[in-house]
Amino acid sequence: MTTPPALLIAGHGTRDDAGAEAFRDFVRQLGARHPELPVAGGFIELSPPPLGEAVTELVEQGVRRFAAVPLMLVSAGHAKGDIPAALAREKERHPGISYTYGRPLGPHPALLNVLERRLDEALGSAGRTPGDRADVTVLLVGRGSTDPDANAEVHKAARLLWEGRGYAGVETAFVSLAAPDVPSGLDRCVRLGARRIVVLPYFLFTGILPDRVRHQTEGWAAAHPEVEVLSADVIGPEPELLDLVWERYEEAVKGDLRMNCDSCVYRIALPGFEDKVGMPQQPHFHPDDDDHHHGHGHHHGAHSHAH
Ligand SMILES: C[C@@]1(CC(=O)O)c2cc3[nH]c(cc4nc(cc5[nH]c(cc(n2)[C@H]1CCC(=O)O)[C@@](C)(CC(=O)O)[C@@H]5CCC(=O)O)C(CC(=O)O)=C4CCC(=O)O)c(CCC(=O)O)c3CC(=O)O
Ligand SMILES: [Co+2]
Repeated sequence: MTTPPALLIAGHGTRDDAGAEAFRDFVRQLGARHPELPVAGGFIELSPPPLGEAVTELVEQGVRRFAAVPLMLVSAGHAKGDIPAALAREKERHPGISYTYGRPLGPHPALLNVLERRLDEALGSAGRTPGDRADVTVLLVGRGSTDPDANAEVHKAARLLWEGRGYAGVETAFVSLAAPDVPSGLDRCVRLGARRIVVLPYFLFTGILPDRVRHQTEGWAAAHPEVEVLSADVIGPEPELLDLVWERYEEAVKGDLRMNCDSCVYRIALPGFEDKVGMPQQPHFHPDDDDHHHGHGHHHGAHSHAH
């Protein structure tokens, strides 16, 4: 009998302790669900443990083969560049290991179902009937990226969330790095005739950025008392998310990878992004990586971000 490859989860990392703990707890839940294989998780930046430490943890348990799944909603810089580069570095550090790499999570129907539940919770008794939903405009707020394809994935999620669910509309906004921002997104909803808006964060766990979404929403709502504005919760460590990670693991193990590279900025010359075609990918420096020297916080020695 051959043992199945271990599962390595790559998370983003956050200065928000509750957000980091939510990830670590999620990894523990995955491990408890799958006692037949070693499961470990690490972050690419900001929070302990770094991804490299999680790989070492697996290697110390005797693991030689693993499948890595990025706990990311979209295919942007982290999933396309930093994580693959970090894994390549770990392979050099631990000769003899091999791995396959899974794809990001969204927009998957399982996630859309959780988002719908978050909307129902935010609306409470005001969202029970199809008639209520016809009154509701949703503003789905993504993280935003300098990668146009990643931003388009958020639009795709918004469109899929709208299809067949009866909301007046599902509009899109981004926390930073992409337009429109949250206040502009809310303005756009109003121009489309919205009277009741639910701001729905397209984020996995609590953190600095989802807090910012809520804060900006409350600020905008205070300035627009004529519009009813509600805030919904993040996706969170739901059973659907555990199932979805497992699906990505199995895809990665079986080699049945359905990565959508059609409009990848690193493969196709998109207008204004021609310089990215063929660009080499480099790992993100994690402050806790032992071969990297920083006195403080979040630093990006490995690449420059054009903001
Ligand atoms: C608060 C902050 C950290 C801080 O400095 O404290 C933070 C926090 C978080 N980001 C998260 C997610 C993503 N971050 C990116 C990308 C970038 N994020 C960056 C900065 C910051 N990110 C700081 C705020 C700076 C600001 O004000 O804008 C950039 C600029 C620099 C860098 O990280 O290299 C880089 C731009 C790359 C570019 O140029 O395009 C992508 C897209 C991608 O993959 O590239 C995803 C989606 C991943 C997915 O797909 O899910 C999550 C998890 C959310 C969740 O749970 O879902 C948290 C946690 C939280 O919110 O706390
Ligand atoms: Co970073």
